[in-house]
Amino acid sequence: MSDPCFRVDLTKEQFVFSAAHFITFAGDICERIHGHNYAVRVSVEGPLDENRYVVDFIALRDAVLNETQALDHHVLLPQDHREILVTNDEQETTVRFRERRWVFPNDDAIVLPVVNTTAEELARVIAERVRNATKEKFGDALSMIEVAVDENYGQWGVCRLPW
Ligand SMILES: Nc1nc2c(c(=O)[nH]1)N=C([C@H](O)[C@H](O)COP(=O)(O)OP(=O)(O)OP(=O)(O)O)CN2
Repeated sequence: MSDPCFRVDLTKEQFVFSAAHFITFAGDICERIHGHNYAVRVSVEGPLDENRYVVDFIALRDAVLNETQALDHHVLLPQDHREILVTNDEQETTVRFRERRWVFPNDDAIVLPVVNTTAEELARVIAERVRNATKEKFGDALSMIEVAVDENYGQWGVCRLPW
């Protein structure tokens, strides 16, 4: 008989962030800048520890909140897009897509290590950051972390990473 498999899932009311973004799709269509009230959920899988936890809900909750609060009320920009080009000087972040140009105060913009700021890519960034922030505390026994990001009431992008 195989061992039981355990997971914790967190879907908290506080796991939300409001942010602006735009993506490209179908090759060369670039959206207008717009906002979403993103929602996040997280799952972690692994064996039970001495408390009979996979991980402590509270520790995982706080790690996710750190990431969602950091993104809240910002413009999210891609670092690795071939045509959305992001540069900055001491004060401003300038974004160019062909003939279009947007300029933001540096404090309002967050440049993320993504090709396109899709829900899937945001889920990956949050999953990587939560995993990095909790790895020492949670140890090596876990098997995976999964983060899901909802862009618009039921449109979830999901990323599962090995622990
Ligand atoms: N798999 C994915 N598909 C799409 C994503 C994504 O991240 N992953 N993103 C988009 C766009 O960002 C689009 O802006 C989604 O926003 P939404 O408001 O849902 O799109 P609509 O303009 O159709 O929404 P309304 O309900 O009409 O306001 C597209 N696809």
